[in-house]
Amino acid sequence: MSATAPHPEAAEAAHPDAPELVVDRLTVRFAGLTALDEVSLTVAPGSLHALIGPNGAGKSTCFNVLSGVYRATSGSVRLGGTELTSLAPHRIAALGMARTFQNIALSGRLSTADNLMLGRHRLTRTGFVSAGLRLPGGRREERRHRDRVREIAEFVGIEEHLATPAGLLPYGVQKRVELARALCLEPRILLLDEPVAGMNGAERLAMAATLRQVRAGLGLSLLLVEHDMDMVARLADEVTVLDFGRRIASGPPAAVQRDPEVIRAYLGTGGNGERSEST
Ligand SMILES: Nc1ncnc2c1ncn2[C@@H]1O[C@H](COP(=O)(O)OP(=O)(O)OP(=O)(O)O)[C@@H](O)[C@H]1O
Repeated sequence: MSATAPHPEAAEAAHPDAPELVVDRLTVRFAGLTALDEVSLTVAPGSLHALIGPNGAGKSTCFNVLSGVYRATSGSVRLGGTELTSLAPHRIAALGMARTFQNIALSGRLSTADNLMLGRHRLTRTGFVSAGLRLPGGRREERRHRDRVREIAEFVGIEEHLATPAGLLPYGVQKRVELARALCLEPRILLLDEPVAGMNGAERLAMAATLRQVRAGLGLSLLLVEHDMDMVARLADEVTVLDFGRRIASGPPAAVQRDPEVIRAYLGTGGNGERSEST
């Protein structure tokens, strides 16, 4: 595969702790089906890497292995040198990997602020129980976390919604709350599963601007699954294309979009990766 040189802007902004993520010959089999077949990719520190491919290509399976939800059949995933394939999801999160989901997974009845506080749970020392019991150490710690939640909400542009139950917010804002909640984990690498799915044109552009800001301002590495090729071309330094579990191309977006195998894989999908019934 091609070497993943960080985007110049990314290299400048890369967080000193941003680790390299190296996926090496990752294979996942479900009974008779090979969902991932020796897939390799590298997310360079501080870069934005997009994982694309038609329906059923193996993108979600890859995310699920990276975040510890699925077990790999073979191959390895290393984050800054630490092997992740045998670790449980909470251990992987503790190493600084956060993710968002394709379908919104917020607590609709809780306020935005409380949803974000749940995102900080892993970082609490005394735990919110002692805060609830009004112990002084717990109260101080809770205040510190609430301040950080406000900062992250401002960064993502949702501070005016902090007191609102998340379920009452428009869809596009809920996607931002999800992003903010993942950032509340203070990750070093962020996995985003279709961050603009279901958004209108203006919301997509606004989210693209926010993601650029997240990368530049926080110096994180980002790996995103995305169907919207415009979004990928606009944002990604490097793209990996999967089809039927195999990596069929990788490289900068412009080169990947011209790749004959990629064009062939996307034919019959209307260009958006959605395979029709007959394909
Ligand atoms: N838990 C599972 N058990 C059995 N098969 C699975 C499981 N998860 C995924 N698969 C199969 O693995 C293949 C890859 O699926 P996956 O969801 O990873 O693709 P995808 O690229 O994310 O697709 P989409 O764009 O539709 O989300 C598919 O054939 C799918 O049916």
